[in-house]
Amino acid sequence: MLLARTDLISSTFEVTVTLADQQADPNSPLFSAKTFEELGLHQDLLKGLYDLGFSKPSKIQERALPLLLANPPQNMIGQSQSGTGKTAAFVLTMLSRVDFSKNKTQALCLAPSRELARQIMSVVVAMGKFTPVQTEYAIKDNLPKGASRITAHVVVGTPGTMTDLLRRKVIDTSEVKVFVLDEADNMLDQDGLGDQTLRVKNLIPRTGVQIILFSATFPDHVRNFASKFAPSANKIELQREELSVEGIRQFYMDCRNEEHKYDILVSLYQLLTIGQSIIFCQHRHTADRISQRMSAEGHKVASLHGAKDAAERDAIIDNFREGRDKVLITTNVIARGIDIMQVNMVVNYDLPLMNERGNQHSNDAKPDVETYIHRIGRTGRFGRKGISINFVHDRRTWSQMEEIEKTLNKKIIRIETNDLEEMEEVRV
Ligand SMILES: Nc1ncnc2c1ncn2[C@@H]1O[C@H](COP(=O)(O)OP(=O)(O)OP(=O)(O)O)[C@@H](O)[C@H]1O
Repeated sequence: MLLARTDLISSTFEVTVTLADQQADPNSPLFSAKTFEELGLHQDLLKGLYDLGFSKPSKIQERALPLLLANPPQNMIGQSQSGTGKTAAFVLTMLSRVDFSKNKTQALCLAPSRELARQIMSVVVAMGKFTPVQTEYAIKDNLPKGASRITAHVVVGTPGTMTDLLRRKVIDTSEVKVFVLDEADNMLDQDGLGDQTLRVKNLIPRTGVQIILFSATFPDHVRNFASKFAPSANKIELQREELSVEGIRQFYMDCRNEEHKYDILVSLYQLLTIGQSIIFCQHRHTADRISQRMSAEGHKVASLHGAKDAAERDAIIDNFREGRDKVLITTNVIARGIDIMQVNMVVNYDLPLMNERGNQHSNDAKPDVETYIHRIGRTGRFGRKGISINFVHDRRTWSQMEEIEKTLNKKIIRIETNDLEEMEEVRV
């Protein structure tokens, strides 16, 4: 069955053709009846978009941009599947709202990880290429020591560092007009970054700031808080059954035990390196341990998690992004937002579970369906194809996977682990 993975190595031509087809299909999240010109964007931003090779908006861009750009500005809570172009929607809004003649910070954007903040910044810079936009990071260890004043138009960062810069008045918020939360459900979750994000909000003006929340998922327990955080927002929502992306085929492998998971991963190595792959573990130490073992056995893999220092994290993700590393073993730290087109396989070495800091070993640990959606969404970006494989190894992990399957109403198909010999013969 996995032989079909060679399908993924499509030529650029095929990708372009299927993308055009999908953008012409009203049922696709990539569909749009309009052009970017019709969405009311400034000429300089249109130039930036065409320079990036964007020819038509996706559904979320077509629906959200007119609402986001209308005056007076209105808040937005926007949901759309992974890899469907939410970033462009909020980046174009920030760039449209900035008055470039003022050297003052006018747009703030928060993301849950430094990797995602850096990626968003690269989109701001690329889409703003034909504007005089000035940008600055609010992420750890990225500011010149002793920096006392930031006046960049757009500041992108993570909530802890942003709070610090706002508290110390390094950023003057008096002209802030737009405040964006990417991965908003995660940013507002009380078990996650909720408190820190609220602190940032309390440090910016109470009125006159357009609040924009985007994510592929908005679980019930954050919806209410999101509506309070962004009052009277325009809402674009998805139904549960619309959440999973068509292009991602989901599989599972029945492993005998924890050790067998490792053996299976090693035997998949060749397959993992046909394109690029991300292997998700629940814990940092698992990511380190399996990457050390695999490296010792002569396989080239990289590992990334939040316990590494900032410079190392940047180097690891940049190496992966540029294709120098093909297999990245990681934790939930990059489950969200990371956009690397060549990633055509995701492995859930451990299934994502709720209660990160709590009882994930207990028998009633619940699967974290939102994180699952985000993890597998690292592949199948903007109409591309991808594969996800879950490792299950006992009754408990089996039933956790079943719950994910039920919640998403999407069949996860079994691959026999003893098909491996056949799979090893896969060649591009
Ligand atoms: N209109 C467009 N035409 C062509 N490519 C596009 C368009 N919009 C976005 N893309 C590309 O699609 C990819 C996915 O976009 P993006 O990262 O914004 O997805 P997302 O919806 O934010 O996903 P996630 O929920 O995983 O964060 C990016 O590589 C982006 O450059």
